[in-house]
Amino acid sequence: MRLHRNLVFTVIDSLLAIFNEGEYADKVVARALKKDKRWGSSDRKFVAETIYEVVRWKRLYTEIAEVKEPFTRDDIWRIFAVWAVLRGITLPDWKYFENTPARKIKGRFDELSKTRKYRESIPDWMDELGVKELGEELWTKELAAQNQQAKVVLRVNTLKTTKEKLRAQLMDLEIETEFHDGYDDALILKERANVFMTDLFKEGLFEVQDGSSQLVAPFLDVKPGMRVVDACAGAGGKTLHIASIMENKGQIIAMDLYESKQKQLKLRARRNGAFNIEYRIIDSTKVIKKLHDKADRVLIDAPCSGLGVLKRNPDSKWKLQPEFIDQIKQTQREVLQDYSKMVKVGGKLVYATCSVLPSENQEQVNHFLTTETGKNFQLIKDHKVLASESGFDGFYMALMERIK
Ligand SMILES: C[S@@+](CC[C@H](N)C(=O)[O-])C[C@H]1O[C@@H](n2cnc3c(N)ncnc32)[C@H](O)[C@@H]1O
Repeated sequence: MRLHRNLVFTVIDSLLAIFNEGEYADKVVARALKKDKRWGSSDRKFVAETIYEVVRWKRLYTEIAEVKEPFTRDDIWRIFAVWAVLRGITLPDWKYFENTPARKIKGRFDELSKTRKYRESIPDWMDELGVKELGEELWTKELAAQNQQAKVVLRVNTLKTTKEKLRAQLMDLEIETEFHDGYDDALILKERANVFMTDLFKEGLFEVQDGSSQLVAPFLDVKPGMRVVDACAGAGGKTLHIASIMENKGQIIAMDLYESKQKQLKLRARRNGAFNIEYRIIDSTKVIKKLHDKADRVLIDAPCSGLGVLKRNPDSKWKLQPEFIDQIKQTQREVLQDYSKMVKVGGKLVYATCSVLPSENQEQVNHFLTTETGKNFQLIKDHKVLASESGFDGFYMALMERIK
């Protein structure tokens, strides 16, 4: 691989913004990709993937490069040189790469790779938390799996097409996909491609949604004609899946705290041809109280640490703080208490997170079931998805029924 100056400069600027200015990697990458209209798909791929790679391996690379935060521009060049040497890329004779100690870099890589927190590149506190919650062996496997690049998974919008038809149409565009047992609406790309640019996407024939996330709507056991509340709908990944399972029959009430997310959901719903969604912003307790005992199904796709989706969001390794996890657990308790009251007797509730930590998952559910509100429910089943076992994101989902 030959390094091109303007692509590498874009990567360096982007890394400075992410590491020093605290900007989010996805936003920075989106901005970087708009920089030069002449870039072809392999240029764009280089920019996006290199930024994500360096963000993913930040701790390992900075230890090897012997640089410390806040980074200077020269430090970022040294980190980049580590990435290039470890990828086996021949460094061009640019001044930034003068005196790059390639052999020393490889030696330090071998040495540091003996220690998990460097090899897997995570902060000490996160490594300790993972071991405490999952045990040494499982955490080691899980972390390695969550450091792999995520697959691109499509969810076929069955309101508009079928899996077979869409697969054939994608094939015409030379995008090869495969089915996966147990994931009824999923098509998995054999090679990464920018599917958002296709007309098929613009026509609403599919959404991009990880395999584990696609398990949640079927787990909720929704049927056409039901009244379903998606209490933490966000931009609506799962709302849209629920809508397609319900064949646009019945009522979905999509809620969130934030209007900006709901706006995205509205756009997506229009594209998907999902017409049975009503929208509510949770700006007072009244919004919830009005629906007490009224829903056949309630989904609480709770805010969480995201320690199941590091593949997709490697910069959360650096942005997440232990205090945030404590706070979010409190929120999880509250939303379980408050939103479960919308389920009617005989109705069902799913509590889900994209975390692998038992303290955000089964322990929250077990605690809920001991409370006054929770005593009205019984656990039907739960499903703990580890990235190391499924190949998709780490997830948790529990199905409960309101019995009184
Ligand atoms: C895991 S995300 C939801 C993802 C979304 N369901 C999807 O499938 O695309 C959690 C959502 O909960 C929302 N949230 C946070 N605190 C909340 C609360 N107290 N009540 C309702 N929603 C909340 C966040 O804004 C966020 O959109």
